[in-house]
Amino acid sequence: MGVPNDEPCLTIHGLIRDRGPIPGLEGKMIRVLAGVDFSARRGQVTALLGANGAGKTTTLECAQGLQPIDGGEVRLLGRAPYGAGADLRARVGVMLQDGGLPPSARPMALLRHVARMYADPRDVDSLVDRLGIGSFANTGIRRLSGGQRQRVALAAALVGNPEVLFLDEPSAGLDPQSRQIVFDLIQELRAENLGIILTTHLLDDAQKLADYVYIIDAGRTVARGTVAELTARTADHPSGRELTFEAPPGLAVSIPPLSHLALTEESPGRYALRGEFSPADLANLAGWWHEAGILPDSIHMASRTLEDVFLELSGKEIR
Ligand SMILES: Nc1ncnc2c1ncn2[C@@H]1O[C@H](COP(=O)(O)OP(=O)(O)OP(=O)(O)O)[C@@H](O)[C@H]1O
Repeated sequence: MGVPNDEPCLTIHGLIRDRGPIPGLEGKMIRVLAGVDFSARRGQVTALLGANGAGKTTTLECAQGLQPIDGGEVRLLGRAPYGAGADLRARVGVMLQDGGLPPSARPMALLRHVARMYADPRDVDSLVDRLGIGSFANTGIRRLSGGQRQRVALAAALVGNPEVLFLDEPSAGLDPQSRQIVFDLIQELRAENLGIILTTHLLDDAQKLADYVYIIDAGRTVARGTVAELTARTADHPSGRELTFEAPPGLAVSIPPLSHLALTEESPGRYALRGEFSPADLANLAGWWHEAGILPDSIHMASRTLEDVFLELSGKEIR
């Protein structure tokens, strides 16, 4: 039995969750989630973003059936997850931020043990190989670095061959090589039609990986859309584009034909040009590079980033 492929693998409507009684608040209850809407499809990465305390963890725990709900509706693979049996849990993989791994276990033995609990597990050796775990497969988990533990936690979440995968800050603590391995694997899993739900504070990760993004604030969904939709210029946000490029440091930052745009060297060798661009401006910029014999190491042009949108929606103050 399964959910048809075009049905969302997770839907959340108007989710309400109260916690308490809180001793510091005269034993009152607090409404942690006051109307979260969220939906994730197979073959997509759906990101859930929010500032500290916005309600991401609570939303995910309700979605995974780890907490009951006080209102609204949650369906995971077509079922209410709270109180659902082991058969639903077996179809869902969860990678927690702190790994949640037993410190005295060794990765290989742990993964083999977990694999034996599932009817149709993934091949442990190829997962170990794919995630570069081999060199520390027999080292106790308490002796592993944070990044090594992250990779073991991802392998443990995948070994049961889940249909839905929850990833909480999957690239936290990873060096650039490991981050790339994990990102590539996430893309492969998406191509295998898993529904992937990603929470992260790294908006760059979300921008790179997510097909669809939900932003929650103070326990409510405040924005949703593809990265392109969320960052598009709108009547409310007519802000100009930004072009960044990397080139040798210390270049003159005044280019007469581009004087209506602000060109700054933001850090040595990293330049930003902001304002209302016309195609002619790009031609003039390329002409300047040509005359100065500059071949930029990178060029990037974008309208608003996900980070800009996030800060607009959830405010700039720290929670
Ligand atoms: N068991 C609880 N009792 C009281 N308050 C709680 C409880 N669990 C969560 N909260 C409160 O609910 C709010 C949402 O918490 P939650 O952990 O879901 O946020 P989050 O978005 O995951 O935050 P972070 O990014 O910091 O992990 C916070 O204000 C938190 O203090």
